[in-house]
Amino acid sequence: MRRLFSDEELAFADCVGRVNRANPFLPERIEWERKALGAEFAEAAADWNVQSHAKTLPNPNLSRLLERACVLTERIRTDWPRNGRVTRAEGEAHVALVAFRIFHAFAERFDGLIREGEARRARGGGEPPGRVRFFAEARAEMERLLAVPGLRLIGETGAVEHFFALAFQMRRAFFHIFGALAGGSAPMARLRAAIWQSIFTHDFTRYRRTLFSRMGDFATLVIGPSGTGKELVARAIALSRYVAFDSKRGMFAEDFAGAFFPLNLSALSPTLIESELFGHRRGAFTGALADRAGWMEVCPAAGAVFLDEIGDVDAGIQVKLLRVLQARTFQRLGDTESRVFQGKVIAATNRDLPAEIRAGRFREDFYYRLCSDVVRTPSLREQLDGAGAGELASLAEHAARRLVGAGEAEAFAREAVAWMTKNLGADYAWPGNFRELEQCMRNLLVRGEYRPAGPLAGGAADDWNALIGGGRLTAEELLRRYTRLVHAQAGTVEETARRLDLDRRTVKARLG
Ligand SMILES: Nc1ncnc2c1ncn2[C@@H]1O[C@H](COP(=O)(O)OP(=O)(O)OP(=O)(O)O)[C@@H](O)[C@H]1O
Repeated sequence: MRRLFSDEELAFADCVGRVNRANPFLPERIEWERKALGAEFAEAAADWNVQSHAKTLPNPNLSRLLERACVLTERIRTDWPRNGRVTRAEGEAHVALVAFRIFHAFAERFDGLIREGEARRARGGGEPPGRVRFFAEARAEMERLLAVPGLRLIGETGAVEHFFALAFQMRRAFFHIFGALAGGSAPMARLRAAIWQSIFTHDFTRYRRTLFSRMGDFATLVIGPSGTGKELVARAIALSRYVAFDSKRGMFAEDFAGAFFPLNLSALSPTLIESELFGHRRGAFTGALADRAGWMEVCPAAGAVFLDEIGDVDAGIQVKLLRVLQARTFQRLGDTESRVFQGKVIAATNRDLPAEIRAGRFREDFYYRLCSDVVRTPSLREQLDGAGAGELASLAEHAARRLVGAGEAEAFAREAVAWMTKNLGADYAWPGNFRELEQCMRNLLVRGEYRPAGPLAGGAADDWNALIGGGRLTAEELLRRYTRLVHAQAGTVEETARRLDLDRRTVKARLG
C-alpha cells in the first residue's frame, strides 16, 4: 500500500491531535505545540495559557501550526487514494489536522457569537440568539476536506453538527475562563486548568464520545475563601456547557448566554429559597399571589443553577436538593406534581463542609452528592506568594480597567501599587482577597488612601483609635470600618455576620 503520510508528517499530525485534545491551561499543551513545531517553536509565546486573555493574541505558534495543517490537509486530500485504502493511523491523522484547521479558521466567528451572547445578556436576556450563518460554510469546508473514499466520519449522522457544537463550546470555555479570571500566578493557572477539567473532564476523547451530554449529572462544588471569585468560576462553567447545534433550524438548540441561574442561599429565608429554586403554587404562602416557576424549572438542559453559600442552607432544603441531585425531581411549594430538573448544579461555599458535617449542620449524603467535582479558588495571598513582583500590578490593572477604563488603567494601577507597597507592605495578607483589592483601588481613586480594617504593622490601630477618639467618623463610615475590622479577624462573611448580628447581605455591602 502506498504511504500517504511521511513519518514526519504522521508525527506532526499526532502532536496536532494531542494539541486538540489537551487541556489548554496545563503545561502539556505547550509541550505538544513545541514538539509539533520543533525548531520553529517561538519560546516567547510559550506561556500564553497563563497570561490574561488580552495579551495572548496573536500567537505565532498557533499561526504556524495552522499554516502547516492547511498545506498538509490540501496535499493529503489531493493524494488520497481512490480505492480508499489508507491505514487507520493515516485516517485519524487527516481528521485531527482538519479538526485543528476548521476550529481555528472559524474561531473568530465563534468569538463573534459569544460577544453577541454577552451583549444579549447585558440587555437583560430574552432575545433569541438567531441563526448561525457560517455553519453552512464550515460544513462545506469539512465536507471538502473529509469526504474522501473510505473515511466514514462525514457520512455519520450529526457528526458535523457535533463537531461544530464542540468547537463553539471550547471557544466559550476559553473566553470565559480567560476573560473573567485575572491573574498569571501558578495557583491561578491551576485554577483555570481545573475549570477546564470541570467542563471537559480530563479525557477529551471520552467527553467527545459520550460525556458531553452527561455532565449535568455531576454537580460541581467550588470552595475557597471569600472574595476569591467563586461566582466567576461558577459562571464560567455554566456558560461553557455543551449546546447541541440544530442544523435544520440553523441555530444552537439553546442560548448559552441565558444559562446561568444564581441564587445566594444565605441572603434569603427558607421559604423564599424554596420558592426561588422550586417555584410555588398560588397561595402556598402569604404573598404567593400567582403560580410561579423557580430556577430549577426554568433552567434548560444546557444551563446551570448556582447555589451560592451552600453551607448556610438549612436541613429541610438540603433534603430537597439531595433529591434533585439523585432523582432530578422536585415539586413547586404547595404542589404535588413532580417536575424534572434538566440542568446542572454548581454550588459554592467558604465554609469547611466536613467540619459542618461533624457539627451536625450539614448532611453527609448531600455532601457526597455535591463533591464529585471540587474546584478550589486560591486566596490572593497564595497567588502573590511565589509570583513575581508584577503579579499585584497586573491584578491591580485588571481591577483598574473596570474602575477607570482601559485608557487610564495602567497609570492608575501603577500609582495604586506604589501606594500599597509603601503603606501596606509587600507582605500584606489581603484577608478580603480580590474583593478587598477592588475596594482598596476604589478608595485610592476617590480618597487617595486606603485603611484596611485588620491589624497592620506600623500603627494602623493607633490611627483607628485616633479616628474614633477624634469623633471624625460618620455613623455609616464607622460601621463600614468596624465591619471590615471584624471581617479581617473573622475571616468569612458568615462569621462576621454572626458576630455583628447582621445579615450577610448587609455585611457584604459594607465590605464593598
Ligand atoms: N481572579 C479574579 N479575577 C478577576 N476578578 C476577580 C477575581 N477573583 C475575584 N474577583 C472579583 O472579586 C469580587 C468577588 O468575587 P466573587 O463574588 O466571585 O467571590 P466569592 O468567592 O464568590 O465570594 P463570597 O464567598 O464572599 O461570595 C468580584 O467583584 C469579582 O469580580
